[in-house]
Amino acid sequence: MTILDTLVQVKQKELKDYPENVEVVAREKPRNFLKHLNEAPGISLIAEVKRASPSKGDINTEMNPLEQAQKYVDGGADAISVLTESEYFKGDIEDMKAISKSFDVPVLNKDFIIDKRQIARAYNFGADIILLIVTILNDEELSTLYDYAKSLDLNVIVEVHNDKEIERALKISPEIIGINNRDLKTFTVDISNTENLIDKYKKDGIHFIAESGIHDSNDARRMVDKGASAMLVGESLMKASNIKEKIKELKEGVTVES
Ligand SMILES: O=C(O)c1ccccc1NCC(=O)[C@H](O)[C@H](O)COP(=O)(O)O
Repeated sequence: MTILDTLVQVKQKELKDYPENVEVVAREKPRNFLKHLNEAPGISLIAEVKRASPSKGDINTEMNPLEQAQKYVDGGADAISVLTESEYFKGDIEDMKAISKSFDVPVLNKDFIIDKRQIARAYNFGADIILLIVTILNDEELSTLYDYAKSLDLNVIVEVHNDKEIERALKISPEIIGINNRDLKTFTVDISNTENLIDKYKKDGIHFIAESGIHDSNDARRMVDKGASAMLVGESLMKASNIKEKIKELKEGVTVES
């Protein structure tokens, strides 16, 4: 059994406590990250609030999520990802709610979504973007969840790791594909995964987001050179002593001393 199987089991267990239907509440229209990607010059940065992870254990459990998000916004992050899974990432959906209320940038609910009710909940807590991980969904589930999220005007990052998954993702004509450089079953991280998959599948009308394992200007430059529209960065921002400088390094390729 892989960690991903375990994470899905945790979600299945949580869903037993959900009502049969999660009604969506009235709220402001979600902020449009796709529009930002269509218009922004250069590479965009999704900065992640990530206390811990299955692969790294505790990363930064002392941080205050609102203060962390403030530093991301001040540094020029284009969106904020909040890991809300609690058992292995020590996340909390209340963090996302508070961040969504406090800042203007789009907010990604990073979790393991297998059911429509989680999307309704994400929407109700202020998410603007959700993530669907292809490998934990069958084709019908992927398509149904994608359409439901889009019907709520949420942006959807369809996350893949390999050729098989990207070919399944392409069947639903996604506007945003996240390429995870981390194999979520083995934890191996290799940023050439983004380079290889963009080389093979680059196509007008699709934004590619490079996810995981991006630590410095050299990594970021490789993602820019391949035409990634954005990168999703967690650990290196959570550990950075100067977040503003780290964001500058990643977005502008300016190396800074740590
Ligand atoms: O990060 C993990 O260990 C992990 C394990 C199992 C499933 C998902 C996992 N991470 C989710 C992510 O995709 C990352 O948080 C995100 O891409 C940022 O990665 P990084 O910059 O390497 O922290």
